[in-house]
Amino acid sequence: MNRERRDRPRNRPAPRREYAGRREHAPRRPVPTDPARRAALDVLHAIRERDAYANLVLPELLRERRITGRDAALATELTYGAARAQGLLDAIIAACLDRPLDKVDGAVLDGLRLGAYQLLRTRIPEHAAVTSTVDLVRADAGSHVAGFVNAVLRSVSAKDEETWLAELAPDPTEDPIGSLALRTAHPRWIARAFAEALGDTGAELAAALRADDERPAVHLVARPGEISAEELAAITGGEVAPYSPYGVHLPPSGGDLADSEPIRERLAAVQDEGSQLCALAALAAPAEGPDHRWLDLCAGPGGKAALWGALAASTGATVDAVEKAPHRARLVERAIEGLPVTVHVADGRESGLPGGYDRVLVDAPCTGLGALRRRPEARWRRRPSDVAELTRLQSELLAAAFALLRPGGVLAYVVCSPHLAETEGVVAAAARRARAATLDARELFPGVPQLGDGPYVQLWPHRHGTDAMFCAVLRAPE
Ligand SMILES: C[S@@+](CC[C@H](N)C(=O)[O-])C[C@H]1O[C@@H](n2cnc3c(N)ncnc32)[C@H](O)[C@@H]1O
Repeated sequence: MNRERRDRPRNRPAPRREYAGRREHAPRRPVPTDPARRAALDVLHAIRERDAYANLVLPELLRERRITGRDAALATELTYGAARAQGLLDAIIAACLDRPLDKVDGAVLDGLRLGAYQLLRTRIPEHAAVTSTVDLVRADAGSHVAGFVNAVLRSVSAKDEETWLAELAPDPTEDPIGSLALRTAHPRWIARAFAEALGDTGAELAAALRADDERPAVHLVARPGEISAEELAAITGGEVAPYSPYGVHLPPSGGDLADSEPIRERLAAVQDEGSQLCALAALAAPAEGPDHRWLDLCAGPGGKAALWGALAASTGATVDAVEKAPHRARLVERAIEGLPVTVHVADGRESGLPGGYDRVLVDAPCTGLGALRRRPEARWRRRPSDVAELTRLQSELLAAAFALLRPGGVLAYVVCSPHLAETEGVVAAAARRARAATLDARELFPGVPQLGDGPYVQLWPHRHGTDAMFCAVLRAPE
């Protein structure tokens, strides 16, 4: 079979020229005047080419190109939507090709994803979605790909998402996890990790995966001693959070918060309500003895260190905050300015700090599977093999934390993940090794419903509206 024939989408006339050719041979056209889609496609390129984070690159690019208002909203919807749904879009695009997806040039594939997203998950008319995408890809990869992109997108648009899913998703009675994974655009291994943590492969798993696809509300924390949650809600037009006494929820379209006055004035910061609750739970467990030396062993970028610092200021306690990455330690420095917190750039496994802490927080590096809704591309970037590497690091940090804790001191282990290996698996083994007692963490989350059987707490977006944070609280032996 010649190359042109192999590349051709099924059920469509052959594109005029072979599509996978490289840019060097492609006559470039001026960039079309479609700033929203241009921005979305450039961010998709950055995600694929240099592992960029959409939530960092997009706002910067919008600022640089002065894209505002409806164009900014469209760029955001298309970028986050296409990045989040990548696996589902790829499955549908692949069904329209007669060769493997990985043979498609990366820049062309980004365009196909952007076009397919518009066709399947927005109300943008078919003609506009296809033509605008073809124009953009032509500008990036050359006019010889235009026919190919046009033909694939016309094939995609022949069916709506539901019809595609009926064709492509596994039978839910035979493979409930695989079926839900495709339907909610999650990699299968992540859907399985959620199922194992929930103990469910039916309605609750579906609810958890769907909640993971929604754009989350922005949560603020009102800095204790500076402003109340009620005052912050009144200033920002948000709502007082249901569980954290310091939390405020803003609607998802909250705009660029860095410029908002309470944040500029350091009265408040962006922090998921689940993170606030875990930081507070770590302080709520009775210390049984002195309670003035606190240690945050994985502090960057400083959200919990700042909350601890503000509370320490009112009790006379002090906080040591350890962070391995120098640039993240600088963020901690900024977050804790004026608070009784000392930042140490060090590896938490060998910090060199003198022991005897009354409380230690291990907010460990993790897969972040609990915050996928805030990082659109993350679910497709993480690999199952990341888990083994991270659980090793988490165990070593926990061992170091126990060594730094005084007898009877309190250790809180927190991760932003529901994956059982990095939650219960790691913490149960560490508690056994240290002969630590496991406290019922549910008692430290007052007023929060649906906390399961304990002793650990696993929060969920679909139950609590927070990230899927995990919290275990342990007491070192006397
Ligand atoms: C989940 S984040 C902590 C979030 C932070 N507690 C907050 O609330 O803002 C984990 C942090 O641990 C840092 N880290 C990774 N390995 C570390 C190590 N060996 N020692 C200390 N910090 C480490 C990472 O750079 C990252 O900033």
